[in-house]
Amino acid sequence: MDAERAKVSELQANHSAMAQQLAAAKTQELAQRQELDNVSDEINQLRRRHARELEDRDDLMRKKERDVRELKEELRMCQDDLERERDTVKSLKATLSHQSDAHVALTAQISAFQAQQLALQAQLDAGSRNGLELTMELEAARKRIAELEKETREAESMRRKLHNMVQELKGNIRVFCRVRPLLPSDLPPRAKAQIVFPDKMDHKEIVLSSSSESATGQERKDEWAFAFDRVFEPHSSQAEVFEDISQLAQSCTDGYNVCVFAYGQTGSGKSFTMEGGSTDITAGMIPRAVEQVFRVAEELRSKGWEYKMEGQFLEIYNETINDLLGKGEFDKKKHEIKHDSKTGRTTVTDVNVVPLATSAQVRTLLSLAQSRRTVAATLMNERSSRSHSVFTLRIRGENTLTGEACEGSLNLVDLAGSERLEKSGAAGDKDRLRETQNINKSLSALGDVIAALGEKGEGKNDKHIPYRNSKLTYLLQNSLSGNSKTLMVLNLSPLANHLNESLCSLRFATKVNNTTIGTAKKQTRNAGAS
Ligand SMILES: Nc1ncnc2c1ncn2[C@@H]1O[C@H](COP(=O)(O)OP(=O)(O)OP(=O)(O)O)[C@@H](O)[C@H]1O
Repeated sequence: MDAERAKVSELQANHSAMAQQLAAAKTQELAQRQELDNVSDEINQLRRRHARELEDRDDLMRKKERDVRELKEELRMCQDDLERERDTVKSLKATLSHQSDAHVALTAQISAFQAQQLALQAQLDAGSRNGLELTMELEAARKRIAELEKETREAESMRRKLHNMVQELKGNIRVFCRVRPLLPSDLPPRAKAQIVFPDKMDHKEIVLSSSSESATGQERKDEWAFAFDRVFEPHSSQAEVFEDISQLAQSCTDGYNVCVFAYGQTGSGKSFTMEGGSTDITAGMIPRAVEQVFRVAEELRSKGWEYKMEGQFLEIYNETINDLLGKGEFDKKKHEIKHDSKTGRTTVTDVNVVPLATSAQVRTLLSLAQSRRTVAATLMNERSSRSHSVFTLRIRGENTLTGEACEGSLNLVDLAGSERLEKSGAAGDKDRLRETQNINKSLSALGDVIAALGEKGEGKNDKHIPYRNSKLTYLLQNSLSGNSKTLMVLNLSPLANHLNESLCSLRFATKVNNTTIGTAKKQTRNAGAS
């Protein structure tokens, strides 16, 4: 029993130990369970975190893939850019190589310029050393120029005085005689007159002759010799005739009044002499004189002279004045001649006075006058032969340096045909008779005025000058008297059947040629007649 009790006790002891162990094991199990829960929580958490991380990584992966795609696109674009840049670089390289060639050339040029600059600098240095000397020399030269300019002005005044003296010594009235050449229209049956020019040195003589049979059958030879300031043979050119007139034309820029008349019978060459043809060679005295005046005025500009010119062109037909530059009908308007005794200026009422700046303008003006005359000529035959035309160029000059002033005029007159009454065939025609009487009246008035001026010049100071006897002389009153210079160009026909007319003209011209205006005496031989 005891053994049993001991056994029961032992069993109880075991049981209690085992119960304790069980409780301990339970506690341990609880703790382990707790721990297991904790671990599984932790695992869950880890799982969740892992899943999140996986998601994040997938996102990242996708993003990376997108980035890769974008980068690839960028790379392609960059490659394209690169290709383009390569091309650019290639062309830039070519340009560069070209530029570098140019650069080399420029560098060489720059070096050359630098060398030049150095040389110039050296010269400049040398020059500036001489600068002071040069400034002094320049100052001296300036003074000399001023002196020379003064001397030139004085010389110009002296030239004017001497020019006038020469003109006076040559005579204030001069006569030239010009025989026109035979024209194809003159050829047979018209015979050539016997005209010779014996003075081959000075060209001052002309001799006309004619042979006829007397009633007794004897041959009779008549000879008429005349001398003038200059005789021009038929072959003389317009330029040769002008050579002797040019000095005279120049006088008007010095303040003188100049008159040039063309006198002679119809068809003797007056218009050819005064107006001439349309070419430079055939241009007559009017365009040449005007050009000369403009040329001289231009030359005198450097000596301080400023000139103003104006022109008028009149026609005197049957003692009536017409304006060749006007617009109205001929012979309708009444024009009056006015003389201003204070200024010595002559004006004609209601006529066009055109300011002239160039000689070309004068040519236009002449052709305008010519066309007006041509129109009028259709109304009345040969009007230009039966009227006087007077071209006037007025010149006013002022010297801005010396304060001098002068005023002159150049009158170029184409006179009406001088044929006698019976020759003109006018006797039976009333209008023609009136025309011829008027022409004769004005031409003889011109002769009388010139003769009276001559007598006055020879001391008869109270001599009356009959300017008012014709429109022509009244118009030219101020240009014929006093400080004026007159030239008459006597035009002659070379034809035998014009001999008597030629002799009349030569006698008229001789009367003019023997005249002296003012104090100067002419240095020509006396003209003779048969
Ligand atoms: N020196 C010359 N050389 C060449 N031809 C000339 C010369 N002189 C005149 N003539 C010619 O003679 C002709 C008559 O000349 P012009 O008309 O000049 O005479 P005119 O005296 O003016 O006559 P009108 O009184 O009828 O006007 C014209 O054909 C002209 O061309």
